[in-house]
Amino acid sequence: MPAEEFVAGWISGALGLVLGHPFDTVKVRLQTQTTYRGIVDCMVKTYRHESLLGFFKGMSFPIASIAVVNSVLFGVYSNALLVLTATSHQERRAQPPSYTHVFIAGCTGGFLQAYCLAPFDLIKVRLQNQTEPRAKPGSRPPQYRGPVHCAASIFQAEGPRGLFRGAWALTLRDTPTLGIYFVTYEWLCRQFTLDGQTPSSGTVLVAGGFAGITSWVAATPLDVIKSRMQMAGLKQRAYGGLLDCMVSSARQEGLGVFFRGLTINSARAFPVNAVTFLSYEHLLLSWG
Ligand SMILES: CN(C)C(=N)NCCC[C@H](N)C(=O)O
Repeated sequence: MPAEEFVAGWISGALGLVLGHPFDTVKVRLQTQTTYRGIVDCMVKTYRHESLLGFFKGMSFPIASIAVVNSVLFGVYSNALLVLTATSHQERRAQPPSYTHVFIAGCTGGFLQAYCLAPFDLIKVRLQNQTEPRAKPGSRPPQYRGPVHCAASIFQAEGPRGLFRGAWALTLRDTPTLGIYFVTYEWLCRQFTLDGQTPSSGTVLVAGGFAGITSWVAATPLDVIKSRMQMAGLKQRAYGGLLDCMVSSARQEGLGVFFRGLTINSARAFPVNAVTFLSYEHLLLSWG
């Protein structure tokens, strides 16, 4: 099993993550809190109340976890294609896989990464939703002191299953949308590249960016539900399950609720995934 794809997936994911985290914080807050009037209002309030650091809350854990999550996604995707088409990453330019194979491999990668991502994503969302400024003497301290304290508190209160709150919604979000992600990337690369040639850096940037946008547009409705289920039991009401969360969110806030964070998700997706794919392709090319 070629291991380079796992390492390239890790490094490229970390680069994309740092670039996209401030957008991600704004998105999570818009999806789970009703105090903001929109993206700009959320950014201004976060900056005023918490300074620039507020945008980077909850980032240390994803940076550590991206090693597992992105390497599983890219590693499983590439190795699934190897099983389905008997071609390595280098051979796939001369013998491109069918879109059906790309979709199946993407869904497989998405399904497996969702389970690795679930506890890390839960902790990220809980920390991003703590709007208290850094602890000042006399002020009420935030509920979680950091990622380890957050994980330990959830574990103590709810046991190991608590760390997988929202995992179902995450799996449903990521399985098909990661198929869409890789199909869009492959399709765009092939449109702008001569047969058998390696796509240029510009093509990889644009294809990666649009793959990110397309997949996140498709993922946003379940992303909203996932974030709400992860926050349930804390500030908001507890939901009876995924369906209950969908129905009660739509009843209380209208169908528009499923598109909360769509603009910021798309704005974030382009640079994050352009950089992720560019570094992934370059690393694999340089390792031959
Ligand atoms: C729609 N979904 C879930 C995805 N496209 N997931 C792939 C993740 C890529 C990158 N780390 C990101 O956060 O955009």
